[in-house]
Amino acid sequence: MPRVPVIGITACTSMIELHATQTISEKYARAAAKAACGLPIVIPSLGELMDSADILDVVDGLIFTGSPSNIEPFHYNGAASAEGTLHDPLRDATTLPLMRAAIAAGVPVLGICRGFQEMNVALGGTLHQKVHETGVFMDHREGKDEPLDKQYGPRHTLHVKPGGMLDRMGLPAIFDVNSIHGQGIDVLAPGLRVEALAPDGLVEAISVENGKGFALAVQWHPEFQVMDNPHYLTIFQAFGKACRQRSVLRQRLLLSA
Ligand SMILES: N[C@@H](CCC(=O)NCCCC(=O)O)C(=O)O
Repeated sequence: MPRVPVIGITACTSMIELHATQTISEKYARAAAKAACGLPIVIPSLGELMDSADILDVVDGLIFTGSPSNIEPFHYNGAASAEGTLHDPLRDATTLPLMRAAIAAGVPVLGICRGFQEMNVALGGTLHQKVHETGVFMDHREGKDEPLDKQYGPRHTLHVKPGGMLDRMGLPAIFDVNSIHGQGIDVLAPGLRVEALAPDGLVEAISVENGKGFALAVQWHPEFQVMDNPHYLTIFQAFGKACRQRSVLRQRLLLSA
């Protein structure tokens, strides 16, 4: 009997009162369970306390989540962040090596928003720290005072490149996506392919060229109300299929050992 694929979901660190806490937004777990048909488990950000290889031993896929925090710029030789920028060094110390290890091992990866930026930085790319101050791109940030449905509602069109993963999934050449980020890709990491662009030319989706497994990352949030959006659902279903294939392979390897 094929078992349900285990999908690791990366966590953010924060303080709740006096307690150091690991958090994921529930929508990622729900999308992993409902749209990708997997068993979501939280991957805490404990930095060097956990080895990436040990994590890869127990998961069939990984979702690198979004977060209000920004990757510390020293990871991409960027200038120091503006004062007051929210960072999460433990998350960086966990997700950047984990991203590299997962891609190298062919473990299915879906990066979302911060997770998209993590894929680029982990593989040697750089970020714009404030996309809206470049003078080139539109403001990709949400209206923080608006209701959640509005914040995560359609904001701009997405232009899918022919011949890539998104195209092969059967997604249309143009569709609407949400937008909840202040940072964005500046220099694309070697080995990544641009999958889609915003109308202003900002990179919105990337994949690993000649990757050993499913390795896709998107700057928008397909996990939000995923069951109500056929395009978002297509992405989670494709990721879920890749996780199931790895699960079957892992089960076979375990049985033959
Ligand atoms: N901080 C980065 C990444 C933005 C991001 O991931 N936003 C998600 C917010 C919370 C969520 O929905 O998970 C940036 O500003 O670019």
